Amino acid sequence: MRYLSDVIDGLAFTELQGSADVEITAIAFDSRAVIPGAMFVAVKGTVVDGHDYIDQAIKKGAVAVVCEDLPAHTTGEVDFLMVADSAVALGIVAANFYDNPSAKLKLVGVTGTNGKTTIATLLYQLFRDLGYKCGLLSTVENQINGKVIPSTHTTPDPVELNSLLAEMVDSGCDYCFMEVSSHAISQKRIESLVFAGGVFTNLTHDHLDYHKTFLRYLNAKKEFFDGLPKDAFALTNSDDKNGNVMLQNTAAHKKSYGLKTMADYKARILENQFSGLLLQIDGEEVWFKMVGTFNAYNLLGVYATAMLLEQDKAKVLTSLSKLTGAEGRFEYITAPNKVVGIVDYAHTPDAVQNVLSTIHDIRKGNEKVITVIGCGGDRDKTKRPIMAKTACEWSDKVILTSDNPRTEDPAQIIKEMEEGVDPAFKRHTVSIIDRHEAIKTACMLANPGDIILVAGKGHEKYQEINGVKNHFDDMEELENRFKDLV
Ligand SMILES: CC(=O)N[C@H]1[C@@H](OP(=O)(O)OP(=O)(O)OC[C@H]2O[C@@H](n3ccc(=O)[nH]c3=O)[C@H](O)[C@@H]2O)O[C@H](CO)[C@@H](O)[C@@H]1O[C@H](C)C(=O)N[C@@H](C)C(=O)N[C@H](CCC(=O)O)C(=O)O
Ligand SMILES: Nc1ncnc2c1ncn2[C@@H]1O[C@H](COP(=O)(O)OP(=O)(O)OP(=O)(O)O)[C@@H](O)[C@H]1O
Ligand SMILES: N[C@H](CCC[C@H](N)C(=O)O)C(=O)O
Ligand SMILES: [Mg+2]
Repeated sequence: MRYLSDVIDGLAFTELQGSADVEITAIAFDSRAVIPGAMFVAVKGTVVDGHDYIDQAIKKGAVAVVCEDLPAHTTGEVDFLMVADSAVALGIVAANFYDNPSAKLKLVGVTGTNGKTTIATLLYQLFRDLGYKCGLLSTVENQINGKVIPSTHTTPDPVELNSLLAEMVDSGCDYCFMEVSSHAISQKRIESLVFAGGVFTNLTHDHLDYHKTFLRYLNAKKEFFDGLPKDAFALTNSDDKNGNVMLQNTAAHKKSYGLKTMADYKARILENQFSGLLLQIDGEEVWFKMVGTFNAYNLLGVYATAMLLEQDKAKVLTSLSKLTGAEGRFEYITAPNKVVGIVDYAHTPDAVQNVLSTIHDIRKGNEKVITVIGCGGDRDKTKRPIMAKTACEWSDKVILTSDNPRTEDPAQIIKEMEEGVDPAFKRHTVSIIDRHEAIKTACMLANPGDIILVAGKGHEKYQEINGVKNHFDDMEELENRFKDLV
């Protein structure tokens, strides 16, 4: 049983109305999810203001309300707590409600524009292979010792987050590896979590619709490291332009990894092929199943994290060499006529460039590269022409299509992508709104040996159009078409 006094432990409130130390049955930040006995936290959002739903929350049985502005008329039957920042308060009360589970295991957060899912998933797979009980919170899915719990966000809201961490603790987990998105940092979803370490991957163009400027995006990521405790480690990618900036104000132990610059953990690429990477990593030569330079960074980041968590070097390298990472990241199949299809979650300009340059590096001869690509609706519009431009620069043919249009007109999204296409390359591009038709066309255009990259949706099993998620799976589409390519 949890009482109000337990739940508000450590919460700085400026005013308290009502004094009943009532039992709290749940924490809710959405009035629609309130159950009798819940504490409702009114958060000012990007669309509406949670304060407008206080009455509704009370009608549904909320016994306590946390808010930034007290309603004009408060009822004496409900406790009201006024705070400076409800989002911060939500993090604190959610952690208290679940008895601060993050402090009872070793929690490692991974942040950066690209590579979070890959690194968090590899760490989870590695540590399970080393014999530990582990949890994973990621874009693809959440997992507790092999039990899959579907994920709706890269980083869950504070209530779900602490509830999942508590379940991990109850299941005996020693570690949890989680992705920390910039939205989550800005919205204080990770407030009051106790991290054993933080890992930075890289920072490139994304989410400017939300953060407005690159500097604000950078500062959101940096805030995660600024908040790490001094007994934690802060591991950065020293080859990234902003790698050192990230750790500028952290109290944690600073460590770095890199392929090019001075770093605590170093690696060198000896071979980069379709079958995998041969790395000289911390003095050892090891073959890995992961493909591409960007995965050399991911593997090195994982290795360095494992060393900072005091694992055995030989065991770590042996286990890591067998792992294939997350679903929908550089996954490939070969058709009977030797056309190669690659599904990759590249949905930023940098990721598109990385995956295509990797394809160029590892193809055997002059095989043509056909890229099928779209951009998500209701997301950063400024990356659309750049992603199209990058795709054209690195491909022989490009098919512009829909990603998740969400509430936007897919034809308009494609039009914005077309702005980035060099006039000289126009005759090598075609725009097909229907993603199914786009993939089919790529398969028809491909000659034996050619490589088709289907970018942007990776593991996603749906296409979101006007609030409806219709089944769609890039790999399934390729598999169905490839059967006929004989
Ligand atoms: C832009 C954004 O991030 N929005 C997130 C935010 O919602 P919001 O601020 O828009 O909320 P709102 O609709 O304005 O509502 C404000 C408050 O009123 C409450 N409310 C609302 C209606 C009602 O009837 N009653 C009620 O109480 C809401 O529950 C909320 O607390 O807070 C919600 C609760 O945590 C999130 O679900 C929601 O994620 C939306 C769905 C989303 O799509 N987010 C994406 C962009 C996102 O977070 N992505 C990152 C990954 C990005 C990356 O790849 O790096 C992620 O971590 O997943
Ligand atoms: N270290 C890296 N550097 C640059 N690009 C990368 C890196 N790792 C992966 N990528 C590219 O970015 C894509 C997304 O990778 P991943 O899912 O690991 O990133 P993420 O940070 O979790 O993305 P999201 O923000 O959507 O959760 C991959 O499919 C690949 O194309
Ligand atoms: N976490 C990313 C995922 C983008 C995936 C892409 N398929 C899209 O829908 O834009 C985001 O929310 O921006
Ligand atoms: Mg991710």
